[in-house]
Amino acid sequence: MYIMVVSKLDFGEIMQACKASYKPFEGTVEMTRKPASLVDSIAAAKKDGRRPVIAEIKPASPTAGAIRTVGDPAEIAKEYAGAGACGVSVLTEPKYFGGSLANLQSAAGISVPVLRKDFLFDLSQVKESYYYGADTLLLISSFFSADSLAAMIAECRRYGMEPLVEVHDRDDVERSASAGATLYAVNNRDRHTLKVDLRRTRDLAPAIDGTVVSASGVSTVDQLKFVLSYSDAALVGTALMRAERPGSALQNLIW
Ligand SMILES: O=P(O)(O)OC[C@@H](O)[C@@H](O)c1c[nH]c2ccccc12
Repeated sequence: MYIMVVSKLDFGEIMQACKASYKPFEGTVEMTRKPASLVDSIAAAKKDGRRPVIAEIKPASPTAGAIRTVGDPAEIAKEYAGAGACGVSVLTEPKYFGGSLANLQSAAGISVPVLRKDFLFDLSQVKESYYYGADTLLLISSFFSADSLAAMIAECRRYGMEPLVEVHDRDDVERSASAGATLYAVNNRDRHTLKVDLRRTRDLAPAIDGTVVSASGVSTVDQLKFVLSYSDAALVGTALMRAERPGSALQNLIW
């Protein structure tokens, strides 16, 4: 008798799909733009009494399905910046998150750093991110060896970007540290079950030497205060994208 295991969608499967549909970026890039620093922007927010929040443009997700139709990403990005965001994160993964490089390009160039959020794995995607206006990008630590992560980080720095390295457990933290990461995202969402637990920030942040962003699952001021008592900034997506007015919802969180 065979028992059939129905596979659940997890980060590994999303990455596999991204690799399968990958087309290497072949554009030419002149390195004339100096990306803005997310770390500096987090520090500036703290200094003038804003809760440091990176606000995300996320049209859909594997757990929530369709979240919001993003007509004009530039408009939302400006709203976020105007509300006091210390950064704007833009999903570019199309299949599961409804994102695009066009969204990134349209949101880029605002007054705060813009983060490219995707399942990246290839060195050429660093250049691509720079080309489309990103100030920095997300690297999910568990998909890399220490060596390949170090190579990605070095490539980011060549473009003047300090990548946000996502960690889920202590192994990730160790591997990322030995690869030289300085800016970390603790994802409160489990990469296998996709369930959120904010206590992950509490448990993992003390093991990290660097700037820590707590990502996922924050929707109330109390939750934000909880994660910020262990981290330097929080990354909020769904709660803002679901709000009637994302900018006002963000303002209520920040001040
Ligand atoms: O919508 P939320 O729960 O506020 O989460 C935002 C962000 O943390 C989440 O989009 C995210 C964190 N790490 C990722 C990696 C890939 C794609 C998406 C993510």
